[in-house]
Parts: sequence; structure tokens; C-alpha cells
Amino acid sequence: MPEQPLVGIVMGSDSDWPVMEAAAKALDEFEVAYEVDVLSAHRMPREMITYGEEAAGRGLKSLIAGAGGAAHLPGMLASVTTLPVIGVPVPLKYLDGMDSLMSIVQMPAGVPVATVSIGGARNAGLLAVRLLAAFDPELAEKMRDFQLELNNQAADKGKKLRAKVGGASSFGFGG
Ligand SMILES: Nc1c(C(=O)O)ncn1[C@@H]1O[C@H](COP(=O)(O)O)[C@@H](O)[C@H]1O
Repeated sequence: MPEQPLVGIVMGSDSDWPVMEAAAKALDEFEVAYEVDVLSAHRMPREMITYGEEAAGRGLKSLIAGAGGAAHLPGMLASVTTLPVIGVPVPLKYLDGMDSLMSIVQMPAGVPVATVSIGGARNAGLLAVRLLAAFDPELAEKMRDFQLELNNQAADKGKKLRAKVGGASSFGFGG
């Protein structure tokens, strides 16, 4: 039997997938089951409302919604679900994603969308993992390991840079 998806990754168009794929990859890394679909507030408003209204009842725990331009999808989903919604501003050809960012981040009080950076789908995936990890000690442990690995990588970068530039052998932390 296929695993129950815990995160819904939706986007305004299949053209958003090259950006949104990073959210799916982050969830893969933590072995979190998810579903993926195209859903548009503008082009398929009725389906979008139905998806949002049914998402929690279907067992999803959060939604990651990416859209470009006049990006109303994340906010509209947030208005019809009780689930946390993470918005990903997708950069398009013009305006460098600033339009998407402003559309997603400037929500009216009462309807929150956790907005990540322009193109920040990987962080959206990681945030969805953290939301689950708050109620799942095993997943929290994996997140701790991931953070430790990040720490090691950053320390290593400093080590390499100091070796390249010379001078001080350490800033007082790291090896
Ligand atoms: N921003 C939205 C919404 C929405 O917010 O409902 N629906 C589609 N779109 C965006 O339109 C862009 C161009 O879409 P096409 O590539 O299909 O023309 C995509 O970035 C999509 O997210």
C-alpha cells in the first residue's frame, strides 16, 4: 500500500517544478511521504478550494504552495485550510520573483502563510519536516543530525578559507 502523504506540494503550473523540485528532494532526504500536483487559484479556483478544504481530512499535515507572478495560490489555500501553509515565491522572467514574493508575504492578519525566500523551495521542504518533527522524536533526531552535518560543513569551509588566506589559524571556534 502506498504511504500516506503528510505534505502536499502544489504549484500554479508545471513550469514551477524546476524550482519546486527542491522541496520534494528535501522531503525525500528525510523519508517524508508527500504528494505533488498543479493547482491554480486563478485557473482552477473550484478545484483549488476543494483541495484546500479536504487537505487536512485526507491526512496531510502541511501544504507547500509555490507560484510565480501574481502568486495568490498560497494565500488562497491558507484561507480554506487549518493546515500550516508554506509559500514559495517562484521567480519568473520579469521582476526577478519580487512580484511573487510580495504577493505571498503580504497576507492580511488572520491568514498566515510562512513565506520562504524567492526560489527557496528547499527551505520550504525542510520547514515542513520541522513541523512534523515537533511531534515525532525520530524525525527530530534526523533533523539534529542534519544540523550537525551543516555545522561540520560550515566549519570545514572556514578551515579551508583560513588555510587559503593564511594568518590566524582559527577564529576561536571550529577546528
Ligand atoms: N501564480 C499563479 C497561480 C495562482 O496563484 O493561482 N496560478 C498560476 N500561477 C503562475 O503562473 C506562472 C506561469 O504559468 P505558466 O507557465 O503555466 O504560464 C507560474 O509561475 C504559475 O505559478
